[in-house]
Amino acid sequence: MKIFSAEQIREADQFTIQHTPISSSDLMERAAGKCVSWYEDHFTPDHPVYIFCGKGNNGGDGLVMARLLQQHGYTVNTFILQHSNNPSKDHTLKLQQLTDHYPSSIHSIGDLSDFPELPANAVIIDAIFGTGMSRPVEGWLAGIIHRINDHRLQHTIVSVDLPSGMIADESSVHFPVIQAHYTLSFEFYKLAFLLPENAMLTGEVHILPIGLSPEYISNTPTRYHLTDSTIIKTIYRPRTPFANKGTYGHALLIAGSYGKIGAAVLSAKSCLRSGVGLLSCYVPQCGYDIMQISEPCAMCIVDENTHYNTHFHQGMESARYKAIGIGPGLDTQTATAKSLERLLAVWKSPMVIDADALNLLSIYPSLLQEVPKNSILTPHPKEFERLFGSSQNDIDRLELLSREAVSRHLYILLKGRYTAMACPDGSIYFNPTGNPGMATGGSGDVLTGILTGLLAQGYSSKEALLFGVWIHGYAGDLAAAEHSQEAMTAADIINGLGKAFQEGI
Ligand SMILES: NC(=O)C1=CN([C@@H]2O[C@H](COP(=O)(O)OP(=O)(O)OC[C@H]3O[C@@H](n4cnc5c(N)ncnc54)[C@H](OP(=O)(O)O)[C@@H]3O)[C@@H](O)[C@H]2O)[C@@H](O)CC1
Ligand SMILES: Nc1ncnc2c1ncn2[C@@H]1O[C@H](COP(=O)(O)OP(=O)(O)O)[C@@H](O)[C@H]1O
Ligand SMILES: [K+]
Repeated sequence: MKIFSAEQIREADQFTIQHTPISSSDLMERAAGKCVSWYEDHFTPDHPVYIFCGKGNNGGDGLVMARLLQQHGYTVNTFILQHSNNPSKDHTLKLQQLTDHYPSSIHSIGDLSDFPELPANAVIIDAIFGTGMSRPVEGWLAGIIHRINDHRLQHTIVSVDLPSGMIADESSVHFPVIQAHYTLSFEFYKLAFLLPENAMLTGEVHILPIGLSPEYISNTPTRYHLTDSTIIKTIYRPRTPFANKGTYGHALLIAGSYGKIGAAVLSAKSCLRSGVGLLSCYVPQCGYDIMQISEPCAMCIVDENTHYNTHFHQGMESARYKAIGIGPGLDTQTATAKSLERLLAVWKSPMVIDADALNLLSIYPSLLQEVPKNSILTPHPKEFERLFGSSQNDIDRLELLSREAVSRHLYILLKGRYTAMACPDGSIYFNPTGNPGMATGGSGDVLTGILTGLLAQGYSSKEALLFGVWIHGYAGDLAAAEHSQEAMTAADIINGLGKAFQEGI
């Protein structure tokens, strides 16, 4: 699914109005009608509805909702915030229609003192500002937003299109923004919904299709995408009937150190469960028995050192692996760094680089220059900051992520609720699968195994990244469904992979 900027969303509205037989007024009726249908599925008429409207088209949506809900038997109080003397054309039209039918339901707010008392069972609808928001809200308007937020614990807040005050495609951090329980957004996710800094503002997001022009949507390029099953279906390649294990590649996982052989085991298991043809694991001596017993399907190569890996570069000039994954539980010993340096000097195909291998790149930044093009780096936010520095806000961090991916010709993901995946062509994909149950030690090691397994099978770096992160999150969702978010472990994600390949594509 494409994620458009506020400007592109306005263009999509205009294009739809010009090229399909619908007027802007009717498009607003349709949008508000979708919100009303959603609302009726969630709230009965026993709850009085308090709708706060701005004077742009977001407010226009609120005015249409006020009329439709009253037609459907709801008690509605509509409050128009007098922040401007220039209401939009459709706002004026919809206000007239509401006035014609329900004049006594309309009130005006020109100051904080006009804010109404809300009955205990009221529901608040926020239709103050939508995609037209271009700067922080200030003065008494900011006071209204804070006042609505003060009601958050007692009253449900439903925002139309965007929580008011939030800017669709910029950072609104530290701005006054409505803290919604639900956001009913038209046609597209907004970039702002995917940023961790806005986690407490949107509540549950529901995307309501309003029939914007498919022609505009498919012909308009955008940098940002949300991965969905349509994209994943185009990537997935079923196994062929005459395949043998050579068809699906030989992967090498370099992982583990004393006390962290579990990380290597988790990566190995998930790599095998992702369809790799053959897997070798390079571990220190202390990992040999553990690995062989835990995962008999993997072969083992053992370092000369007992506690950590020091010589994995040896013989790699002529090695025939289809993919290498390095990092889980690796430790950051100097001898390990030296071996990584020598590996990078001879290994020129894309690798998956995670965890302590990323930490080594941040300790020895010159190594970062040597990472093969099209490799996949998988930092969590802390590892990302160690590698590339800190940022003022999440939009700046996305820019930094993308700049590094483009200039270094790497695929870099930034883990989180919506893992962001930056590609060398400047595009950024967000992954929607996964849940907070995956915030548990070892989840990232499982991802490294999956990505390495997919790369070894011949998926391109971009395909392996989008597909791997999707299936990892999907398996995590299955694990949470079976065990609960609290009780699930990283091992349960691996156990979910079978069903995820069957159902999640
Ligand atoms: N087009 C369509 O067909 C459809 C559009 N739809 C709906 O339209 C919404 C977009 O409407 P929009 O473009 O009118 O912008 P909107 O969010 O109402 O804000 C504009 C108002 O806010 C004001 N304002 C802005 N910043 C401010 C600030 N910091 N502080 C104070 N004021 C500020 C600005 O005033 P000004 O900047 O001119 O002073 C202006 O009055 C979209 O989110 C969706 O809900 C749907 O019905 C589907 C069909
Ligand atoms: N709240 C969440 N929602 C979705 N996915 C999550 C959430 N928390 C963690 N994850 C996923 O779990 C994985 C955690 O990785 P990481 O922090 O590297 O774990 P570890 O280092 O313990 O292996 C990432 O892929 C991340 O996207
Ligand atoms: K709104």
